Amino acid sequence: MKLVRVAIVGGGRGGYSVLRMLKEIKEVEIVGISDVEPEAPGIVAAQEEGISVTRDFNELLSLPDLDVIIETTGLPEVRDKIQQNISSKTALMEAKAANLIITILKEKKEELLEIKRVKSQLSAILDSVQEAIEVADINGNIQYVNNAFSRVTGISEKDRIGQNIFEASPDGALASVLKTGKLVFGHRTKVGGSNAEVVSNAAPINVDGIMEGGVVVFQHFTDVMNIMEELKKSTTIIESLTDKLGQVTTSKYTFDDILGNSDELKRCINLAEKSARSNTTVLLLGESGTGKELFAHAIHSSSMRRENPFIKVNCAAIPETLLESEFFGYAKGAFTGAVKSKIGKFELAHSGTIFLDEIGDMNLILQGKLLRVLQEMEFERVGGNQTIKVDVRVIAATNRNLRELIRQGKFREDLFYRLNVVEITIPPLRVRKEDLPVLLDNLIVKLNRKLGKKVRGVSKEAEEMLYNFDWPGNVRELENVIERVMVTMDEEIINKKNLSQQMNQFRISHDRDIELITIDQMEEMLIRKAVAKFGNTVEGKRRASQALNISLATLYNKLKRQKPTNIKI
Ligand SMILES: Nc1ncnc2c1ncn2[C@@H]1O[C@H](COP(=O)(O)OP(=O)(O)OP(=O)(O)O)[C@@H](O)[C@H]1O
Repeated sequence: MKLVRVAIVGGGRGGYSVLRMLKEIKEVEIVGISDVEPEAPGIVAAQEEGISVTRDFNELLSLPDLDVIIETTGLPEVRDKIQQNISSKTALMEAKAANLIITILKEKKEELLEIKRVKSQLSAILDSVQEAIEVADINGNIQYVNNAFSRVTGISEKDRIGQNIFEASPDGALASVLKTGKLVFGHRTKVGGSNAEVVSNAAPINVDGIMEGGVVVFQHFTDVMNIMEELKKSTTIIESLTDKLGQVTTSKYTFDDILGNSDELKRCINLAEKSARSNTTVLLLGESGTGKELFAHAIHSSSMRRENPFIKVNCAAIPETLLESEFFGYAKGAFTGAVKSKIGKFELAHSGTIFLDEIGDMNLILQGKLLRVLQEMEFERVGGNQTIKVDVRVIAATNRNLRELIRQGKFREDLFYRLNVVEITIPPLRVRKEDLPVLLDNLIVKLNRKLGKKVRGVSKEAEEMLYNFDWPGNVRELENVIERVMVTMDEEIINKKNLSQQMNQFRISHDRDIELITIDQMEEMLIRKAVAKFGNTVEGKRRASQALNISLATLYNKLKRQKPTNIKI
């Protein structure tokens, strides 16, 4: 490249600064500098740099091939003299103009350097991505391809750049975006000039709102399919984990929550505490509402498995047809509607405890399957062929007389003996009425908090009434009665009147004659009694309907027809 030959007139401060700035420009050659003063800073600096110096500026004018002469003295006579003698090929420039041009040139140079730096960073980034990238200008001239482009298509950079996209890949996403100016998503095509089948997205490149070209990003179709497959697998794992998380629970109660000072109850607690330390199967027997579930929670909470899941299965609440899949889960496609596999309760309870409530209500076929799991601790999901091994501690409970059920052929004897390693029979409340005060005190505290009341206790007469009642629904019934009483009363002490209002209507004494009432009244009374006994929950109503030997729907209809009371329907 031909250098621009420049001479400087004046070696003072102005000339010196022009000299310094010009020295930094590669494209310029300083051919001479003049000043009458040999000690002028510009002259001294020029000598150090090996640039020729002179006292007479006229000598500079005669230098061969001089392109520019810069006048820095500011003296009009000097400028006039130069103008008169300057060759037609040389341009005269004043110091101010020269400074301005030099500054602009320097800035441009820095900008160019910055662009170079960004360009090399960008190309390192674009070359490291997995997706192929191709850029074309508005006329379709291909200007850039990254490394992945050559990997995916097998076309080298030098063979592609310079080609026109409308000829190379006329049906591709990039040609489309250049024609329409619109974004393209998920365009499946073969890259022109190669056999690669790809899925691409393309977008226009706009500069200051004007479209100047386009960019396409694409991947091999098989890569996309592999990613989709991976995604599907991850989604299935996430779904099953979410499913599992939603179902896994841990125990809510400990032995501290079991209240009562009677010897009968203490014996039960003692036995349960001992069994909690081992891994043995426990069978909890006792009437409804005596606290069997409470005991199951407490045993788990005191066992080595306390940090692991506590899974409850109510064998009576699940329809027989679903019980097996509830227990063991099912494989995808096991039956119509099984669009994904499902984890069963035994698998959920792995390393923890499974609480099989109402075990006496399980059908014989499932009893056989349960026996196998208890013996071998392994099973297959419904419709699956993979054997799943688990480590689960079993606690079972029922209010039914299992021995009687065995006699009737409704319960497998071998299963009974499997479950009955430790048998704990929780006595009904009517045989341990000394537990009433502590249960009552605790209930009042709990209900005061729940209902925002300030009840302080029970009157002597009311206490007597509670003692004389035989509590067929046990502690659950006591809880229901006291809650109903506290909801309706305004006093601070529960008295006989409050209690009798709530208890009389549910009470049928076996010891006294029943006053004659209508059949409708009798039905209403029995329904209320059953709901009071089993609880005003869906599950309570379901069990009440079983006890009354009517369908759940009939029970709901009858409850709806009754006059409003404290029992919510
Ligand atoms: N000793 C007790 N101390 C404190 N609360 C108790 C006690 N026994 C039972 N309860 C309470 O009585 C209610 C019924 O108890 P739980 O559900 O454990 O009875 P269950 O014997 O499992 O009943 P079911 O056979 O109907 O399932 C629960 O609210 C429970 O907390």
